[in-house]
Amino acid sequence: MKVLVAYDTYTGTTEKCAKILAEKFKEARIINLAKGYGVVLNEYDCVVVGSYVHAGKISKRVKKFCEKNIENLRGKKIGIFLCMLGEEKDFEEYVSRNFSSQFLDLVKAKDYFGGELNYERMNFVFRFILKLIVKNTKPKLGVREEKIENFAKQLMD
Ligand SMILES: Cc1cc2nc3c(=O)[nH]c(=O)nc-3n(C[C@H](O)[C@H](O)[C@H](O)COP(=O)(O)O)c2cc1C
Repeated sequence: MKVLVAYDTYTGTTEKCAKILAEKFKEARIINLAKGYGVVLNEYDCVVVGSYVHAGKISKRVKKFCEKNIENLRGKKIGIFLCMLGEEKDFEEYVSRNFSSQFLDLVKAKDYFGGELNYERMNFVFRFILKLIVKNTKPKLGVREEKIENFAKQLMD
């Protein structure tokens, strides 16, 4: 099975997860949507999109990629993963808020892989906001490797 993992990252966590995920498959290509993509989707049996979440919203590039390619994605195994600090309930809300129901109908696997706080890669405002949020909500930090493993298995079935 040929797999494409298309992602967008702000501080590097989504990229890290895209790489861990891609390693689970024999034939996988990774593309960073911020760097443009000259990619022929017909070549792939499975397409996974990965994004960070900022204030409840996924990356605009990921959103655009899903909307623009919806017709070419039909008939393929589709996966969505998000890197975020929230948990299951937030994840379900972000998914329904950010992806169209037509796109969600195509999805075989979806999950969140956890989130990190790479303050050194954030601008001053984001760093300030995130420190406040973390102080108040004390989220569980870190990439959930077991979720990535399960996600890959679902797509291989
Ligand atoms: C400005 C900003 C806003 C964020 N908003 C949310 C949010 O609404 N919900 C959430 O679960 N995580 C939120 N996060 C956490 C990120 O999604 C998390 O740190 C993720 O790992 C970032 O992925 P990246 O390193 O690929 O950018 C936010 C992070 C930043 C910097």
